[in-house]
Amino acid sequence: MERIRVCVVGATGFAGIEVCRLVLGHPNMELAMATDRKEAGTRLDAVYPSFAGACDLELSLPEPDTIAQAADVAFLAVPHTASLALTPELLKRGVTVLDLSADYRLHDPEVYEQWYNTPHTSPELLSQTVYGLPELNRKGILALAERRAAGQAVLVSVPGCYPTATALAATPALSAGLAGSDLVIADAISGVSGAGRGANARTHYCHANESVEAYGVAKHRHTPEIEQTLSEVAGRQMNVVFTPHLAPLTRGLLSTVYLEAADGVTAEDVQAAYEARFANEPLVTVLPAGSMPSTSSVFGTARAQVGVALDARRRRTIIASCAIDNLGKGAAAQAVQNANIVLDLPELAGIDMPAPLV
Ligand SMILES: NC(=O)C1=CN([C@@H]2O[C@H](COP(=O)(O)OP(=O)(O)OC[C@H]3O[C@@H](n4cnc5c(N)ncnc54)[C@H](OP(=O)(O)O)[C@@H]3O)[C@@H](O)[C@H]2O)C=CC1
Ligand SMILES: CC(=O)N[C@@H](CCC(=O)OP(=O)(O)O)C(=O)O
Repeated sequence: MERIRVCVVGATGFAGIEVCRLVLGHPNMELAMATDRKEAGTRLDAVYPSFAGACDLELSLPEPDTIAQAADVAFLAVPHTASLALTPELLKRGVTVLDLSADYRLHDPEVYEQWYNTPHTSPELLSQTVYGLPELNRKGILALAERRAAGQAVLVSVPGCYPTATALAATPALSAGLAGSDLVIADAISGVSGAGRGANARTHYCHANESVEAYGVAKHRHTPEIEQTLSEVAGRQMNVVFTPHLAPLTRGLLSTVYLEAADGVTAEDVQAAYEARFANEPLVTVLPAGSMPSTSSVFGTARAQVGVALDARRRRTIIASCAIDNLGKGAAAQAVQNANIVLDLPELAGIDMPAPLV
């Protein structure tokens, strides 16, 4: 079978280089093009020496015509609003787009404008895209595969890292009707690569090392994305209080959610609901009762591990924790998982490895 030609836009970014790494090891894909504006003309392995011997590509400018000539599929690992400019240009040239930015995740363009402080310039695409969390939305992604098989370029909006882990942690409780209120509290911790390659005062080693801090408190832009997803799962408006934290890890993300338990819910009910919900999801492991996940167990992978408990002392509370790799299931590996589905390839092709020892 001929390899599918792939372009990674934003290839020198942390999410982009992880997509490149996965595509280079993918049995059905070929890394045909990698773009970067600042480093155009430089070899990718000059920016990332670990790619020496594995990739001799020279970085190109992200020009839609050039991308469309070189590739059938484009992963956009670029900041939000950058994708707004590129995506319509690539789709109309017949290129299928996996967008890792937030630009097409929110169904309501007004909510996007409110949280991203910029008007949405291609709202007509929002009804054509699908939110690419396969464990929640595989049917919608498969529908895109049918449209692509019929010759149409399609767009998958790949979820953010925090929304991915938080949705996987909360979904079984909500879909099983175990939550007694509309409030979900989510506390999450991310490694520094979540902030991207451009270090700043918050993410510079000397500030991030040996320190943990909450940020974006009561205003993080992932709040509406998480609320949108959990409300769809619950079938009613859910209200989310989301607090991210930065930890001195290169990569790794843990999201712990708290939901008031409905009357009569037992610890056994909760464990059974989580195990049943993800029983047929090879990338999601529900740990045995009493166990909680660690980010090292999913480092560098597309995998997620979930642990759940019931605190029955006073305000009976379901507590669930999900560990992912922010660049893996939180970004690049999930993007490849979506691409596999849309391209009618085995869903885990190129991404089913377990974590290495960190
Ligand atoms: N880091 C993470 O853990 C996660 C990131 N994401 C999302 O993935 C995307 C990339 O994130 P990340 O890799 O961390 O970011 P980085 O800042 O590390 O990389 C961004 C990349 O995009 C390129 N770029 C920037 N602006 C443009 C533009 N206008 N047109 C084309 N290319 C552009 C940059 O290179 P140059 O400017 O030279 O072209 C760079 O290669 C973001 O939307 C982010 O929110 C999603 C989930 C997790
Ligand atoms: C540690 C850190 O800074 N993390 C980033 C999350 C990156 C991400 O997932 O952003 P997208 O929604 O654009 O994909 C943040 O909090 O903004």
